[in-house]
Amino acid sequence: MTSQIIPVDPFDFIIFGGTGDLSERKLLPSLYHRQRDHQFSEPTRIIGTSRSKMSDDEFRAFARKAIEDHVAAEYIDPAEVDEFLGRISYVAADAVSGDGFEDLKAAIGDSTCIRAFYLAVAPALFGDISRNLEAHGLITPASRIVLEKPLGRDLASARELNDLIGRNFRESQIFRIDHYLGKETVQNLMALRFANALYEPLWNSAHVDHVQITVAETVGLEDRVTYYDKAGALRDMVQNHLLQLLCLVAMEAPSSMDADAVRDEKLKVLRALKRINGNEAPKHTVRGQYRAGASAGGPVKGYVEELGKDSGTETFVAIRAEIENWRWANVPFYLRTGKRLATRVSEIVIEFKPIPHSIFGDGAGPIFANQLVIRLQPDEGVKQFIMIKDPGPGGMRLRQIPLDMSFAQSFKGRAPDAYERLIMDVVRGNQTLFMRRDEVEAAWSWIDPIQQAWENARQEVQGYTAGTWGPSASIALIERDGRTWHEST
Ligand SMILES: NC(=O)C1=CN([C@@H]2O[C@H](COP(=O)(O)OP(=O)(O)OC[C@H]3O[C@@H](n4cnc5c(N)ncnc54)[C@H](OP(=O)(O)O)[C@@H]3O)[C@@H](O)[C@H]2O)C=CC1
Ligand SMILES: O=C1O[C@H](COP(=O)(O)O)[C@@H](O)[C@H](O)[C@H]1O
Repeated sequence: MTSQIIPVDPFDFIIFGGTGDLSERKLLPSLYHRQRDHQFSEPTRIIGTSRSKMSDDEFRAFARKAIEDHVAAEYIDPAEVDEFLGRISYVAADAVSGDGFEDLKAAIGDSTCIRAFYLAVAPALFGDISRNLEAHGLITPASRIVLEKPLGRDLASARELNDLIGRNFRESQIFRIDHYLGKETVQNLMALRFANALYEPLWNSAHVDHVQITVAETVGLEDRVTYYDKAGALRDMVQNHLLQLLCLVAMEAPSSMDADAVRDEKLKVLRALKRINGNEAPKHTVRGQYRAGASAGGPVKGYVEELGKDSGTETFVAIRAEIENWRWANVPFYLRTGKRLATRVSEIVIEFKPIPHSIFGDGAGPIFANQLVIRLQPDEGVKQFIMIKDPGPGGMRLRQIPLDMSFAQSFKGRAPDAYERLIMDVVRGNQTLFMRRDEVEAAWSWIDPIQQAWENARQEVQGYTAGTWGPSASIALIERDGRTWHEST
């Protein structure tokens, strides 16, 4: 699926948390793919750092294993792997005490090339790292800092985090990752809306009945027990990924793809989201938690059993959201996300209004409203559901069919991981697919009242069996409005 590869300027990529899970599963494999596609210019270097004492060769062995474990065999080219490993070195440094930062400085030397500090560590360390980078004179005008989620657990903590980083880095140097924005189909949403004249005239409350955004996972807790149980699905998925998707669907056309032009429009959407307060939360939101069931073909434990202790944390959320502006007045946006659901699928469904009058008699069968389904994963693509005449001599019978554009079928080749695109954008200094401070804070301003309403009213999590579509209350949430969730297949 890769298009023409344009090399980026030489850069130093410093991974804090270089020995961690994110580095192993995503960052090192993504950087390898960019090497393999010859996107690097010389001299590009990758420096891993964490507290563990390790030699360069030991970290190279870690990186080699990361590639072997997380890159498909057909893309492992021994010569490219060796060249990639040749770029890698390691420095032990403690983010809190600052020990080792002088060694890091020595390793980077007086290079003036682009310098990207990637913080793949717990957010509690962001402030310390930023402070130590400044104290040891490591921040140059060509430096950028990349922040991984979670960016706070509420508005107050997000502000605190942003203030800490803002002491040492300008906003134009800060790259807040939301990896959903790096997904191909998410960017395609912008292409679909703004590179086609077809949809935009219909993209409003006069023609759209409602919007559904589903991010369903089949995985459970995985290894992120401590983080997840403190976060829950609302903070983990809705505050960032689902709201970013909602913004891309709902925003006005930006004047250009310039980072601030796009982010200004997303911000307006976030600020126009109708607050869901304590009284409304039980009607407009659903919290769920999976119980034992079956997923991905086998029996699985419930959340509490997986966790090993009692917990009221939600692993499923459904929300009926509204955007209070002219374009979207009275058009509900139904959001849902959860772990251990029936299938892994992320998709956006735009359901258009039904036809105003049918010229066909009862014998023609039901006429379904047109739906545009944008599938983010798996099987990325776009389907436009329309009504046609059922072929054959059986008279005027109508039937719904999809006009189907599967990206895998249309574009051969490997689909790059979101991190590949995002890392290259960091190097290019392009912030279009990264969240600005005010966006993150506006998202928390909408999430906080929901979280508080849940806590104050003790809105219990409703159990759902693993391998299903969540609690029955989620179905009721949309059916109360006379609508149904799109059946993902
Ligand atoms: N893993 C994932 O898929 C995702 C992770 N994230 C986020 O990325 C961040 C990292 O996650 P993950 O890789 O899973 O975490 P891990 O626990 O696997 O890795 C943490 C890393 O931080 C290092 N570290 C810990 N304390 C210090 C310190 N005081 N100074 C320097 N380095 C330190 C650790 O090495 P050492 O102990 O040797 O110092 C290790 O390399 C988290 O904020 C997480 O929420 C976001 C999205 C997905
Ligand atoms: O950010 C996160 O995303 C993943 C889901 O990402 P995907 O690219 O696999 O759809 C989710 O599992 C995790 O809990 C969350 O922190």
